[in-house]
This record gives sequence, structure tokens and C-alpha cells, in this order.
Amino acid sequence: MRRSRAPSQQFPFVPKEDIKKGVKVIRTPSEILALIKTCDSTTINNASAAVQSSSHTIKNCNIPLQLPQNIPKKILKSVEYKTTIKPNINVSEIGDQQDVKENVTQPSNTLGSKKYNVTWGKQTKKKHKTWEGDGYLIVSDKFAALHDLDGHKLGTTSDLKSLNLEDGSIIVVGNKQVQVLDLVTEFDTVAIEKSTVTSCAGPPRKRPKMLVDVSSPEALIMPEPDIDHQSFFNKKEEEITSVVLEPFLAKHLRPHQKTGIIFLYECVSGFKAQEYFGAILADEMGLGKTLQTICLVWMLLKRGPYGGIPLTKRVLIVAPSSLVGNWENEFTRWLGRDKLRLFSVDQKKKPSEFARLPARSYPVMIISYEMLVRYVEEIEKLYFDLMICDEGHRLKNNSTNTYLTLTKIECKRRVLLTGTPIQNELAEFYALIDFVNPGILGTYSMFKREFEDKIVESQQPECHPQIISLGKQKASELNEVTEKFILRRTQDVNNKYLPSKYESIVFCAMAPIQCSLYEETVSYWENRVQEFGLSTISHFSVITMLKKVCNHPELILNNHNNSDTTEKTLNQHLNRTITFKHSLIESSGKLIVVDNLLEELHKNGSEKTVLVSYYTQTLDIFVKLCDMKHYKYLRLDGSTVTAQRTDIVKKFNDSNSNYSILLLSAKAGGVGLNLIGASNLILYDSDWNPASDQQAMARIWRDGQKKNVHIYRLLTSGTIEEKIFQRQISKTGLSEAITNPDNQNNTKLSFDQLKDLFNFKKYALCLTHDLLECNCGGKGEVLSDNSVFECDDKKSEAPLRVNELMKWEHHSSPFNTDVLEAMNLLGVSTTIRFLFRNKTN
Ligand SMILES: Nc1ncnc2c1ncn2[C@@H]1O[C@H](COP(=O)(O)OP(=O)(O)OP(=O)(O)O)[C@@H](O)[C@H]1O
Ligand SMILES: [Mg+2]
Repeated sequence: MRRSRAPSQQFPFVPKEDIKKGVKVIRTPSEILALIKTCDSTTINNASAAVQSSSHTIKNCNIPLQLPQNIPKKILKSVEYKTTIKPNINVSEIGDQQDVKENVTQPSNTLGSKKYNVTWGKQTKKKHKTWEGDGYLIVSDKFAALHDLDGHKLGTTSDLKSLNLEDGSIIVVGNKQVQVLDLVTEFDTVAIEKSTVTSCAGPPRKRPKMLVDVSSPEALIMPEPDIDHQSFFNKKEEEITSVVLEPFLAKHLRPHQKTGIIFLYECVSGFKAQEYFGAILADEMGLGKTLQTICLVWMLLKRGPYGGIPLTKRVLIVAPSSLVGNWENEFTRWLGRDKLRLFSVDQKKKPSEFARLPARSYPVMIISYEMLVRYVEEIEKLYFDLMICDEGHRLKNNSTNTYLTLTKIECKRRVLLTGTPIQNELAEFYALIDFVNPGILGTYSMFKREFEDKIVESQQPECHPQIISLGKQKASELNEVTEKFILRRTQDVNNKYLPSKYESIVFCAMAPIQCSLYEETVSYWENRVQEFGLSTISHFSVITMLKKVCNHPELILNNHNNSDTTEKTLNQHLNRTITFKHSLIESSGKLIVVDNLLEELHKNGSEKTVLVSYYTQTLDIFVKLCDMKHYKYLRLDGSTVTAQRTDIVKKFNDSNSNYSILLLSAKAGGVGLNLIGASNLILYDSDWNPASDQQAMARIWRDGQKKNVHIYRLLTSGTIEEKIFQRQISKTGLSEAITNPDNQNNTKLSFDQLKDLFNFKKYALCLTHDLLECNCGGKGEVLSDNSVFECDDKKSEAPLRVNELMKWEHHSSPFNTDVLEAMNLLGVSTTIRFLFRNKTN
């Protein structure tokens, strides 16, 4: 059914033809000018300009009016906006208009009337109300009338005194319950929809302009579409309308966020390339990708560049399950509770329910990746104009179920958010780009032939200069296509808004029991390889066992939950060979340090600490420690149900709660969370992928953090943990091969490389420091000359690289006590062997 326009969206200057249909209009120039003067325009010139911008309608009305010639476009626009912001411009001064359609009463305005967007439903006392539809509330001097979108009157009330018309308030009109969404502030130039005016002569009618005060320095104005865009996307020749982010949001934005929103807007509107509407916002962690996205969503739901018609009606946000609540909180933080209603899919609320709700009331659906896969059949039936994928680096593999599921959802505008985009693997880079802009790089085989092979070949050692030059040329061609859609800013842009960050890398000694287990595991591996050959054992499983030994012997001894044969056999072997006398803290060097740190950090009572590990079994050890020491803790890991995750974060961040420790699984909660309640974070173990560690460590140094922040990263000297760390800070291209060295598809490690991983340097202070070839002798000097080390000359985006580590303070045992005291490590001077320390801000 065609929808008739509501009256306050009608433009005052109604064409002559419409007069015939019984429309009353102001006819004299003085009446028009008087009307314009009620607008916000300050001079008569500007007022005239406002009239001129609607010149065709004036001509049709045959109103002689002297207008200044050649008024610059800029002035015209500013006047248009100025005239339209004034809510008390009253349409009724022009006259009522009746819809030509029979049997539908067009809601009419009377003098002083205002119109509100509302949703309505049956009256109920229930807390969670069910709304049946969208509509308008026209409030005049004497009564308020509720209409549905088709103009049917649903009820009236004359009890105006009891009407609270603030956004979000719930009122009763007739027998309906009504929620006020917002005041209609559009100033529509369409008198009647086009279909009803085809018989009218004259130029095409115009569509709504938005009532945003662009003269406010706080408003953020989007660029206008160029001629090419207009001819491609504005075939109906709608009026060009400015797309603006209102001051109430824009005033909070940092400069980089403003740039980010404009970038996103240009991408999703097809300004960058006519047939591609995707974008990757890859700002480093904590730069407010969520806020930038919320601004984009809000703006696109409200407006668009042609005729003011909003670019989107429905938006899909997909996020890891631990972040669904975070998205809700951020929407509420920036938009309040009432401006926009969210539909978050959970165990009770299914996507099919979303489909039944009016789009205008519930324009945004938030869903976790897991739920999306589960409900894909329901979601496929829906249409979204914009899709946001948070922590989108998980889409780097285009054969995963999640990736394939997402591509089934019809949506041309796709935005991917990630703090850690792929750095080295071109196939993964292809997957991300192809997801947001399908087909832009051709098929994968084309891409591989054209770009990947040539670029990879040019990076091989000692290759021919011609190959190097071709590789460079291809890399720059690729960059030219993709840079339009990718925006990445580093943390530096936000540093000035944050307190200081102290980072320490603490190299710990092993407890004797760990040493025995480690040595036994390494010799088991050596014997096995020597006797039966390299392919008879899973190296990856042995490495996992070594990592567990570094964490705590309990992860090996008395633990029989092993996942594969190698682990099982090795575990049995170790349990047979070594007896474990239980002493929780003393059995692990790193745990001794944690225990001491917690004691130091929490002695005055107000501090909070996040304790992160990749192993849930290690979190179990932390639980024992906390119980032993009577710390109140919360735990978030893969087994925590989604609904509880938000609660846990909220409880922990609440400064009044006495939960002082959060035990966090890096896999389940490493990305996206804001844990600003804590000012200390301890990363207990590391991942092969540096991005995972960076993600985990970025949880507390973010906007909203009031205290100085301490981040401790623990490594066990001379062990596999150092090797992992070294891979991270030097060239990381091999990280994939190492993630699973058994994987035949990955670059295979040479025997020497493999042997190096298993090489245990029991007495080493710090192999990483040796790697730097630094001549400080561990005296704690800050070295300015890093020429001794051959720096990685590739442009690095990883926050920490070897050449940067050179600039950190180095300290080795025996330590300067002042240094240890400042780092809260004085009590463990004999357990730690080496330290790196850095301060930002
Ligand atoms: N302009 C701002 N003023 C105040 N706080 C802000 C601003 N922008 C963002 N924030 C806050 O900063 C915190 C971090 O933002 P957000 O979670 O969006 O970061 P992110 O870029 O998504 O990081 P990650 O990659 O870790 O997910 C949030 O609590 C957010 O509300
Ligand atoms: Mg985020």
C-alpha cells in the first residue's frame, strides 16, 4: 500500500496544481517573506536565497518575487539548513492538505502542532512491551492524534497536560500505548508522493532535507557525492542533501574518529569505487572502532545524499560472543536508551522474531558469530543494508564455516573491524578484502598468479633484481587498489588522552621440578627422533607439553586429559619418571612471581588485576592461588555463557565491587573487551601469533582508564617461551609454519630450526637479550645505538619489534633494588633473571 506523507513533511510552497486539490497556500510574497523571517536566517538576502532554492515551486504558484542573482551554492545550503532547523516553522501557516487517496484520513496539523515518530501497541503493564507498528503522533494545541504510517487515525487524547513527549517516554493515546521516539525535524519538499502528481506539470518534486544545524562547529559534515556518483546513483535526480552527524555525537569524537567516520561513509556509499561498498577499519586496539561504527550506523539510518533518503534501514552487527554485550553498552553510552532500539539475538530472542518487528523501531540486530552460524537459515531470509563484522580478522580463512555462512547473507555494504589485521599472509589478506568487496581482486587463483606469487618470490633471499622490481611493482599495484578501503591508525593518535603505560617483560627462572620435567621432555623428543625418525612424533604436541611445563607442573603431572597420542604417551612417561610433591606456588617460577606481584599490587586494597592465560588448566591453578590467598576473583573463559560475560565484565569494572582479580582466557576474552576497571594486567603465557598477545595486553590501556597502567608479560628464561617471543619480535613470516609444525601445508621447518626450538638453555639469563647482540651487559642502560643488530627493514605494524625492544630499558640479575621496587618485583629478585621495561606517555 502506498504511504501518504505526513503533513509536517510537506513543503510550504505548494505547486499551483495542488491548490486545485483543495490545498490552501500562502499566496503573496509578503506572506512568504514573513514566513521566512520566522526561520533562523539572519538577513533578507539569505531569506530570499532560501526561497530561490525552491524556485520552481514559487514559479508554479506565480508569485512575483525579486531574488538576488547568482547566490553562491554554499550560502544556499546554509540557509536551507538554517531554515529547516527551526522546529516552530509551522506548516499549518501554509494550510492543511488532504491526501487525494480515498478512505484514508491524512493526519492534519493545526496551528502550533508538532509531529513525533512513535511506536505503538496495546496497553500493557508488562516491563517488556510488544510494539505493533510505527506511526506518528501529531500534537496540536488542543489534542494529540496517533496515526499509523498509512495515515489511519488510531486514537486521540485531549489530556495534553499528562503527555510527556520526551524521547523514549511512554504515554497513552486512545486505547493504545505509545512510545515517543523523536520529534520529526524533517522539512519535506514533497507535497504528495510522485505517484499522485504525475499529472502535474513542472520540475520534479524534492525530497526531505535533514534538519541538522550544519552551522554548528560541532556537526560533522560528510563530503558530497561527485558528478559521476550522482549520474550513477541518482538517476531520479533527487535533490542533493547533506549527510551530517549531529553535534550530540560529533562533539565527543577525537580527530582520528572524525576522519574514520568520513572514510567509512565514503566507502559504504560507493564514493570510492562505484560497484564496491565495503571497508576495513583496522585501527589499533582501543581507538574507538565501536564508536566510529555507531556514528556511521546512526547517520545512515537517518539520512543519505539523495533526497535525504536514509541509506540503510536494517543493520546487522556480528561480534564474538563476549562482545555482544559490549556493543549494547556502547550503543547505550553514546545514543542513550531511547534513540535506537537494539535487537540482540540470544537463547530466547531468535532472528525470526526480529523479522517480525517494524524496521523503524528495531533497525539493528546484534548477533554472535556462533549464533549466526546456528541461525543462518532464518537470517538468510532477511535483508540488511549494512553488515558490520567486529574482530573481523577471524575471517582471514575463506574456507571456514563462519566465512561461508557470512557470505550467504545478502548485504552489499560490509564493514570489517579489526585491531590486528593480517600482516604477512597474502592469502589471508585476499580473504578479508574479498569479503568486504567481493570480486575486487578477481578470483583467488587470479590473485595468486597476478600478485601473491610474484610478491612472495621477490622476497626470497638472493633473488634476481628483476624479480625484486616486479614484486615491488605488484605490491604497489595491489596497494593502490586496496588502500582505498583500508584505514589503520596506530595507538599514538590516542596516547595523549590516556594515562601512562608501564610495560615490563619479566624473564623468570624455573622451579627445580619444572627443570626436571623440561629436560625429561626434551630428551624424550631427542631419543624418539634419533631412534625412529622425525615423522614418528608430533613435534607440535611436544612443544605444547613444554609450554605447559613452563606454566605449571600440575598441567602435566596428575593430569590425564591429553588430546593426542604423543601427549598421552609423553604424559605417562613423565608421570612414571618424576614424582611431584605438591606445593602449588613453589612449583613454578612464573607463579612465584604472580603470587608476589598480586601481594604487592593489592596490598592497599584498591587495585585490580587481569590475569591472562591461553590455558584453562592454568586458570584453574590461578583459582587455587586466589582461594589460598583469599582474593575475590571472577573468571571468564570459553565455557562462560554469553549472557554471563557482560555481567562479569560489568561487575569487574565497577569500582565499588570487591572483585579484585579477573582470570581471563586469552582465547575467549582476549579481543575487544574493555577492562578499564583494572590498572594491572599479567600475561602469563604467549601465543605464536603476536596479534593474539597484543590483543590481550590491550584490554586495560584504553579510553576511560584513569590510573597509570602496568602490563607484565612473563617468560621463562632459556625455554620455548623465549623462542616464541623471539619469533614474534623478529620476522613473523614463519609464525604460521610454527603454529603447527606438523602441518604439511605450511612451510616446513628445517631440522636445525626444529632442533633450535627444543634447545633448552637451563642457565640462560635471557636468550632474547643475547639475540639483540646488545653490548650493555644488562646494566639497565637505554641503548641509543642499535646498529649492532640488523633491524627488520620491512615496514612493521606489530607494536613491538626487535629494533624497538632495543630502546627499552634492560636490567639483569643482580638487579638495582630501586628498579625492582618501582616494578613491584622486589620480593622476587632471586626468581627473576632479566627485565625489559618501557614507559609510554
Ligand atoms: N571519543 C571518545 N571519548 C571517550 N571515550 C571513548 C571515545 N572513543 C572511544 N571511547 C571509549 O574507548 C573504549 C575503547 O573503544 P573500543 O572498544 O571501540 O575500541 P576498539 O577500537 O574497538 O578496540 P579493540 O580493537 O580492542 O576492540 C570504549 O570504552 C569506548 O567507549
Ligand atoms: Mg572493538
